[in-house]
Amino acid sequence: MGGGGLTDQSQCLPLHTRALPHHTSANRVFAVVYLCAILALLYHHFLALLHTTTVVSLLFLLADAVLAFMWATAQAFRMCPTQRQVFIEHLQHVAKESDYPALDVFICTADPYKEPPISVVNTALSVMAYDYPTEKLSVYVSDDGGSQLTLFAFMGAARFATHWLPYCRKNKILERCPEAYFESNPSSWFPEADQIKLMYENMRVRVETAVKSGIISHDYINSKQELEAFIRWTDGFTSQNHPAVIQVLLECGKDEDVMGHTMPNLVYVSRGKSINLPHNFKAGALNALLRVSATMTNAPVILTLDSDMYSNDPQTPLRVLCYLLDPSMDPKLAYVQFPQIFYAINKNDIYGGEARHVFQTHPTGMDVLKGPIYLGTGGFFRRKVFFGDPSETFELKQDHLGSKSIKSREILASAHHVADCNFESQSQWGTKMGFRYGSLVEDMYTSYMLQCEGWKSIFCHPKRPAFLPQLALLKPAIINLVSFLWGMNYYYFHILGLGSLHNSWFRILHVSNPWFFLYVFLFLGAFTQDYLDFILFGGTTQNWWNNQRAWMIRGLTGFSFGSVEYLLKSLGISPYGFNVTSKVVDEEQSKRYNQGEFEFGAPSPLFLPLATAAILNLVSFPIGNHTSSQSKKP
Ligand SMILES: O=c1ccn([C@@H]2O[C@H](COP(=O)(O)OP(=O)(O)O[C@H]3O[C@H](CO)[C@@H](O)[C@H](O)[C@H]3O)[C@@H](O)[C@H]2O)c(=O)[nH]1
Ligand SMILES: [Mn+2]
Repeated sequence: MGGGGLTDQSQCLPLHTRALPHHTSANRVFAVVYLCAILALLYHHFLALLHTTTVVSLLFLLADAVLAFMWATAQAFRMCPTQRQVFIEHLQHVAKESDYPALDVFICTADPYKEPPISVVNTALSVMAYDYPTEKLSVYVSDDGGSQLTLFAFMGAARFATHWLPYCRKNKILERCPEAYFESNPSSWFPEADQIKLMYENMRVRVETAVKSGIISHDYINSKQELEAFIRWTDGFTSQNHPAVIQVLLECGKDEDVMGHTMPNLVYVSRGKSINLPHNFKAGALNALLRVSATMTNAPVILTLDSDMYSNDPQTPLRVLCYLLDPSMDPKLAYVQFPQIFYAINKNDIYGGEARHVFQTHPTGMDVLKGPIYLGTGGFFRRKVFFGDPSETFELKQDHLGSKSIKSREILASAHHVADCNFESQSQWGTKMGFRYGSLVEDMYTSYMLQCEGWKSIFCHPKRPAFLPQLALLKPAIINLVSFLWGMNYYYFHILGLGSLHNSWFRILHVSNPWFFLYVFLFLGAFTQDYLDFILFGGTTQNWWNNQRAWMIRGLTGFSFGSVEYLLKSLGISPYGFNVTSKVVDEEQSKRYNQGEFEFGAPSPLFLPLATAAILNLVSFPIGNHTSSQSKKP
């Protein structure tokens, strides 16, 4: 495993270790027992079918076969889960700070009204303040909304950062997202804290006022250069149709913080768009950033983040280096994925929004197989994985960058060129290169394609969450199914949509039937195992219960709607689209949420199947009881 390196000492000091959780063998044994029970059940159905073929017996066989298949796919997660640990303190034996690879961070935003610019600014500030050599750090913001408001917000952020970064460094602040830091009411308050807080509040109010009024006050624009940036928003400029806008807001080696230390690069990018050309949503935005960053910094390591996610641990890139710089590491390692962990979830997680299975349990189970899927955010990639399979020797060309300023006319010209909406026409972007197109879940699809090429990944799940995303309230959890299958793990995600089918079958069988007890075993066994899994990952009973409820609701609503939507799209009946989730917090709604109240306020067709099923269950319960008590009479 880990270790190896420059000095003799490093031979015995591992950079990382991995272990099998204790309960794995119990899970394996249980899987065998459970498999036998399923086989017995299918055999029973089969016999029944030979005896008398009715529609009901056929349906039973079909339903249980689907269930059995779902069960089998879910077992892949349980066979060899992995718990990893890294040792940042051993990194010094392997590499000097000056040998660390450069890191380009990509942050995506798409709509200033659904994704408040101040929250994107917080995302950026939290990573700009990473404990990483500043001259090796660059942050690129992709604005698919093509909004002056976002650019304006980032101009303020660039100025605030010159105070925030040295403040964090000097006082060794752990919480480097300003909003989270000031909200947490830090116990140790430093002398400059009040002043910094005031600066932050001023910036926040300015940005929020601008978003509300739609007017950008020129009083807060400091330089002629900044003012000129807005000239590009001409009359015909819309979010769907405009030329590329790239603005370097901070340049490493030129811009300094208030202590005289250099700042990291901060670049605003709004790729060119045309209503006549597909823009391929987030995957398209990320690919534009891949190319723009290549003309400026071309860092060998890339981190992608969504606008609702912030860094919660400044040492995260060092954790990643424990894998990337390990000389004995598999050269096929493509990316290191961190879980999505939500903050501000109410105590019992009433909507089951935490999605522990998807973001924590499953990636842990996939880790040693070929690695976890890419979760769309919180993934550190090697740049080269986007340009070929592991056997190809990709050379990261750095010489064209030379010592030229990223603000030089030459570099800006090539950056604008590669961000143009026509650049990808007739190219391999999205098919062989970059993030892959053709699926709305570009994350899962891209990692699936990369793993097909032979790349691998690692799941890094430190105790202190590396990143925290905001939970979108009332988000219909529509899962769009991708049309390719990848081993059992990917099968599992594909048939998630079928989950809606299975819940009702159990209720049809009579207690008098001895096979009923097999059902009881299968049913309770699965639930108990799921429950134990949940508790082992730190959940509570109440959370688990709410999760089960949410799973039922999603099966009937999001998953089945998603499956229908996918079908319509595949047949070309409905168009392909992506709705950006709104991250705007409604005070009233969030108050109700924190009190644990269910929200039924939003009108949605999703409630139709839900209400129907509830009524049907309500009605069939007394009827079922009535008929079974009648049938017991001689
Ligand atoms: O045309 C677009 C659409 C979206 N986005 C960005 O994509 C991110 C994710 O969008 P969001 O509306 O938050 O979607 P979610 O459903 O919450 O996203 C989940 O699912 C997506 C698709 O699988 C993943 O990309 C995300 O990382 C994952 O959090 C956001 O930062 C958006 O700004 C763009 O940049 N351009
Ligand atoms: Mn999101």
